[in-house]
Amino acid sequence: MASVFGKPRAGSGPPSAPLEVNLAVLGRRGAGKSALTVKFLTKRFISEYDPNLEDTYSSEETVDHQPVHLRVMDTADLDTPRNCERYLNWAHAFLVVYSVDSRQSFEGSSSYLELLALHAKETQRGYPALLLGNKLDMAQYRQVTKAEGAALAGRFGCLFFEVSACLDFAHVQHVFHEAVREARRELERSPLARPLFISEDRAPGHPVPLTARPGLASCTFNTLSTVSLKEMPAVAQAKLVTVKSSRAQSKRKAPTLTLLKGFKIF
Ligand SMILES: Nc1nc2c(ncn2[C@@H]2O[C@H](COP(=O)(O)OP(=O)(O)OP(=O)(O)O)[C@@H](O)[C@H]2O)c(=O)[nH]1
Repeated sequence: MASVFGKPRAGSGPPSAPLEVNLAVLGRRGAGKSALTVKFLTKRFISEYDPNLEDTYSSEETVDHQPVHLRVMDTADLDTPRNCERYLNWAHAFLVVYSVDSRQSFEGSSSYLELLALHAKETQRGYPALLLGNKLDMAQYRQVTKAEGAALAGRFGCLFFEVSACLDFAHVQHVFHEAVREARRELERSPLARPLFISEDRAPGHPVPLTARPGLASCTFNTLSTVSLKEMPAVAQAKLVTVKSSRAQSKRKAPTLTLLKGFKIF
């Protein structure tokens, strides 16, 4: 299929191959990262998840008539960003999630945006991020106004949406597709389009610790000029699940069983 988005991108293979996009979903515990991810992949809201599982899912999507092989990493940091290299060097775009009924989660999302901004500065590359205020259905218990969310997003130059994992699927899908569009724009701009893993063989004395703010203390990475770049290895602890086409599931021709976060979804 001829690309409707101009020249083929490095890392996306031959022109007919689907665009490959990696998205990482970040945020404090309980913000609703898993619920949003599962909603997007299955159209279902499942209320309880194992908070200690970190999964990377794979799904074939069509965004603006273009096939996209999408991988979504539903991260499971504890209360602050930890071992961030696993997603910083893997993802093409980030969804930073907070819960509109939790001021703490909003403050946590600010730490993640800060982390991404520092990473972009160090690597001299753009890392598109979308800020999501989740649990919009809980608006009566709001601790964070829409204006505050928009202001935080504006400060970091990212898109902002309020969503709910238990309401409209189309809105959740729209947000994930917006992330794909942002990633695609960045892939078209950047010559380094493939997910990269920064290896350990670095010049001594050049690591750049992200210790500027509390909460980022455990994140250390290196400038690209001093390290060699390799393809990202399999993510530790991550279980790759290929989600069968959601169309096949909705038609219910045959009971399709998919294991997500330890839940069986038919
Ligand atoms: N009312 C409401 N509850 C939600 C929504 N999204 C998630 N939840 C609930 O919030 C709780 C936490 O959701 P998770 O998806 O596990 O949050 P998480 O960010 O993945 O948290 P960790 O797995 O601990 O990192 C669960 O009880 C969900 O059912 C939402 O949009 N609305």
